[in-house]
Amino acid sequence: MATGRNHRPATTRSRGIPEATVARLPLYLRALTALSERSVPTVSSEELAAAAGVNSAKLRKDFSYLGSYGTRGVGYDVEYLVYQISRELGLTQDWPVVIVGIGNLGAALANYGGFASRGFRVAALIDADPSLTGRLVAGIEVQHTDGLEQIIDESGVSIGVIATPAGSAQQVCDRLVAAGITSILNFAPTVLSVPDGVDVRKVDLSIELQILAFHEQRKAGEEAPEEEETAPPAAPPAAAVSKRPEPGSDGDRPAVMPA
Ligand SMILES: NC(=O)c1ccc[n+]([C@@H]2O[C@H](COP(=O)([O-])OP(=O)(O)OC[C@H]3O[C@@H](n4cnc5c(N)ncnc54)[C@H](O)[C@@H]3O)[C@@H](O)[C@H]2O)c1
Repeated sequence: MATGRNHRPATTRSRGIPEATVARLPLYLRALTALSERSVPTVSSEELAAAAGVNSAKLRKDFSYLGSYGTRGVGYDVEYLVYQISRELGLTQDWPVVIVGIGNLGAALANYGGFASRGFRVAALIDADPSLTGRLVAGIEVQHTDGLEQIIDESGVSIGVIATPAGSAQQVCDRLVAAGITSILNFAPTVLSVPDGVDVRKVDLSIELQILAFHEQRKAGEEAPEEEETAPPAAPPAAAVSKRPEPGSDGDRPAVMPA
């Protein structure tokens, strides 16, 4: 039996829960919250797995890391699981968030009500454009980047969201880290380098679209009538070709979607 260290899944620093399990916890939580809103008291692992889009054996394994095994014939207690997963994800406390770069995306994020309802309170909005300073976005005053360190210090923020053009993202990241931020959500299409102890999550909708384009292309290939197989190969769809700019270039546009 393979018990060597190399076969162990990557785990979180705190309680040895595999990272892959942590990544699925928000999916379970979203499905459970929907059940809770419909006042559903219990749910079977199969039902919950289907609602979360996860294999049920994987779900049971994931929940075993939380010490939650459900009751045979009854299933899992929805409210208790919501509490357990929220606690595990650190959502039973308020997480103040700073958004840097209040353009189209930053303003949309600031206005998104779903953050606050999940415990992420937008505590500060920062932008380098002086014409935005003092402007109200989602009821919060935009502040200038000159005061970034002081704003972070005073607002007790622990999570930074970067929504600046790619060319500014590393510099913004460096300042956030120097100011004490240890978790960054990066929307800019560039790879950030950070010191040990700082977690970066990257969101890139264009990558998701490229993956969908890949599947669409495969589906089209599977459905194509036989005679088409002899036709000359078509030019690859635009989304399959990486147009992503090199980090440091002026590219602040995702490969597929206009920024
Ligand atoms: N991840 C995704 O799926 C996704 C989707 C859309 C856009 N984006 C990216 O998000 C970023 C923002 O897009 P947008 O459409 O909102 O752009 P935008 O031009 O509307 O907004 C960018 C804002 O950043 C500010 N800014 C520039 N340099 C700064 C700095 N050093 N410090 C603080 N603020 C600074 C600008 O003043 C501007 O207000 C871009 O990098 C874009 O490519 C990502």
